[in-house]
Amino acid sequence: RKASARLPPGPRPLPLLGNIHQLPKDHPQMAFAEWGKKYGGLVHAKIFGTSMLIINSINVARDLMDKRSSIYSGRPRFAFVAEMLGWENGIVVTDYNDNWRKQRRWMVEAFSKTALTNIRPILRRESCKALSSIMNSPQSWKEHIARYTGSAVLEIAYGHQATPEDGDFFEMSEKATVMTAEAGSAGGMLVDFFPLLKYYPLWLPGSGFKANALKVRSFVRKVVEIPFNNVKKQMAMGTAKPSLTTNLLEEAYRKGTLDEDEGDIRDAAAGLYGAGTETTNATMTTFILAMVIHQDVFKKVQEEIDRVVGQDRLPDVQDKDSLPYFKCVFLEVLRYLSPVPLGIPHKASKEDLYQGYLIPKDSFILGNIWAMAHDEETYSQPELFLPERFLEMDQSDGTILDPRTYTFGFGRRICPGKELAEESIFILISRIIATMNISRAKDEKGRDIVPSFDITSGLSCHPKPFDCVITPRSPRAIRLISEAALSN
Ligand code: HEM
Repeated sequence: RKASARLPPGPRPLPLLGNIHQLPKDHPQMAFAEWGKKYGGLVHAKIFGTSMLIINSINVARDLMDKRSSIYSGRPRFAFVAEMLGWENGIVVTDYNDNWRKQRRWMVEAFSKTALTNIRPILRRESCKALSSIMNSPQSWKEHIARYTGSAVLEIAYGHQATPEDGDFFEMSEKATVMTAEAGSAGGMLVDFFPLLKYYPLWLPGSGFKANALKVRSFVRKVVEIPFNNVKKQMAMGTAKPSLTTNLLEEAYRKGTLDEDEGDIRDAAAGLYGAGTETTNATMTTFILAMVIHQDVFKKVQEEIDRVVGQDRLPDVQDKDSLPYFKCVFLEVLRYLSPVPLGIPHKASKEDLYQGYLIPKDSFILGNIWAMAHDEETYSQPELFLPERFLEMDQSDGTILDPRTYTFGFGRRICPGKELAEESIFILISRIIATMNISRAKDEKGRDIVPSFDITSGLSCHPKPFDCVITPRSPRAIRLISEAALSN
């Protein structure tokens, strides 16, 4: 059957180059979704000599990446992000092998239910700091949100409790992660498919991608090495605080595997920073943007928090299940943005046959999460931001697809930080909404500025800068924030 099988349908390739001329520079997820309308849930394209399979349908994604996960859990060679930008050997880019299995086990333990209980106090404390910073300098709200996420991941990974002196480190890591996310667009994809481009001379025209990669690389290497080396020094002096890194280094020392594991521990910890911060920040920034655009939704979700939590304390994890409308807004934010729109590519580690089509060995497999989130058959009027669509989800027992079932990827590679992401977003955003008013900025004539939903393009996406006004909603809220900041 394999001999007679055809490749899945897709746009016609040119000899040698394949479909490279049809690869859009920006927001490829949207163009790939259009291909899906023409060719179906599984689209084949060729980039140079390599097959790229774009999965636009949730059912195909489940059939291949969930049900046949022994074939579809590998990663292709990431010549751009791993080799050029310097995110080498970490769990995110490692192929499906023993090294990945080891790092994956570390991650699953790091974000188990028990571990999350230990992480909660960090999120509570850092969210109070963030609220206080937003209250004092609301124009920098985005930086305060990013600092919240960065501080939490830094403490989980390295046990380091962030101080104002860490500003330079955060700025550098923010640059490393944001630039990585943006750099992973079309140019990066080309290097992955044609790794020889790595050697493209800097003096030739069109070498901008390489110059940019070298700049990002210097930041990435510092983000990978500085906090890890600090932990090692602190361990030697006996002053290290417990963290993922100290636990793993101690375990490796006990087992006598320190030499072989040390590099993996360093890269796995750094991978958390790379994978966990930009995605979570993008979701929280989109939440704020959605509240600015849809002021009626903001009022409704604030009323719900007032009703359930009151105004004398901050919302906390135990309130999550009592806030069904907040949950709907969160799900709609995830769906609308799709923070990692094309997922992280998987690889077919051997030739396969699916619905009569041939899937060549070593094909790049892209799960088009954005297309699944914007599929008209799954969600009516997917172009509209309508949190109410998910009220139905609970009532009709799953007839509306929960975006959490695909936004975090598929199969054995599914995001290990998804519960942490959801919890950290809940804690900070619910607390902002409980204590602040989020409103529209005014133009010079006093009219509302309604921002549009413009997002960046890349491996992970976030909203482009927009105007808004965030202010404490009452003297009572100011008191609550100040007391919470002092007691944490
Ligand atoms: C809203 C926030 C987040 C989103 C949308 C997101 C999404 C994703 C996606 C789509 C993947 C690829 C899965 C696949 O290959 O099928 C992934 C992988 C990963 N994520 Fe997340 N993520 C988020 C937050 C986090 C957080 C907070 C952490 C940890 C601090 C994290 C750690 C990871 C790691 C380590 C991987 C690689 C897993 C592997 O290759 O085995 N993520 N994430």
